[in-house]
Amino acid sequence: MVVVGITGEIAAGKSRVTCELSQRLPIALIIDADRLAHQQLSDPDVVAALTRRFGPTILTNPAEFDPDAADRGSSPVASINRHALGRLVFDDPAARRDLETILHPPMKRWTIARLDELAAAWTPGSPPFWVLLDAPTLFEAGWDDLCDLTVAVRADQASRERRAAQRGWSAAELERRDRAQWSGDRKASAAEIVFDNSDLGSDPDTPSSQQAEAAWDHLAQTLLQRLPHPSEERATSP
Ligand SMILES: CC(C)(COP(=O)(O)OP(=O)(O)OC[C@H]1O[C@@H](n2cnc3c(N)ncnc32)[C@H](O)[C@@H]1O)[C@@H](O)C(=O)NCCC(=O)NCCS
Ligand SMILES: Nc1ncnc2c1ncn2[C@@H]1O[C@H](COP(=O)(O)OP(=O)(O)OP(=O)(O)O)[C@@H](O)[C@H]1O
Repeated sequence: MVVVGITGEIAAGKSRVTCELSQRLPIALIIDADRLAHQQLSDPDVVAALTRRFGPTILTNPAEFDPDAADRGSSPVASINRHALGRLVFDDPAARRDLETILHPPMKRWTIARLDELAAAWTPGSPPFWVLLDAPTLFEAGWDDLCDLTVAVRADQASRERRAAQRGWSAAELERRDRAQWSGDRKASAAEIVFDNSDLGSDPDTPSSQQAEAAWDHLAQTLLQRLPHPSEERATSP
């Protein structure tokens, strides 16, 4: 099993690159840290801890929140309003740290358990498989210690702004979230492989989609060349 951490700035195209790689590597599984965070946000203990810290304005239906529901083993009816929580944490480093203190440990535990499960399922002699860990804050959260290889996906500012706009984010919203993360340069210097995923199309004779496909092919080949010898396959953790 080879675990590849895929990180980069917002809207650099991490998820797209992860998906393209998964189609080019023989066997690849994706762990998406953003999705993992969203799943945690519906855990009753997490809902209770976040509401204690941030107050009921982060809930979709504050009136129905029962703070003792988790203790009784039932699910709180209320759920987290991600937009409201995002408004509180992206401008406030202390609030963000508190959110991460609540969310990151269960996210990392889940990931380690999943990696152990996958490593245990692999039998010597069978083809190697890849786990692509798509995590925007891979280095900031210290998840790179789970990875055999790290890739920083980069894209120029114009590409990122265009993509963010398609998501309904202004350049100011993009900048606000950017400030909550390491810069693209810092991520690139920490990663073993840097991949430029800017919008293409400068060559008038080649459609941009063909250029992008070729770039993704090349990245997959680079990863395949890094495949460890079978004897170096990672062992299941004790
Ligand atoms: C704050 C939350 C509720 C906002 O939800 P929302 O739906 O608006 O955004 P979404 O989750 O889709 O994230 C969009 C992007 O924001 C950036 N981002 C999210 N969390 C963080 C964070 N803690 N620090 C820096 N950037 C972050 C990432 O680049 C991410 O791709 C949510 O992002 C969250 O729970 N974050 C904490 C978990 C976390 O650290 N996730 C990053 C994965 S390692
Ligand atoms: N090389 C590319 N050419 C054109 N469009 C691209 C390219 N890479 C990604 N995109 C598009 O840009 C948008 C943002 O990409 P993606 O969601 O993969 O970014 P991300 O880095 O995972 O973002 P976030 O950190 O905010 O979750 C998507 O619509 C995606 O399809």
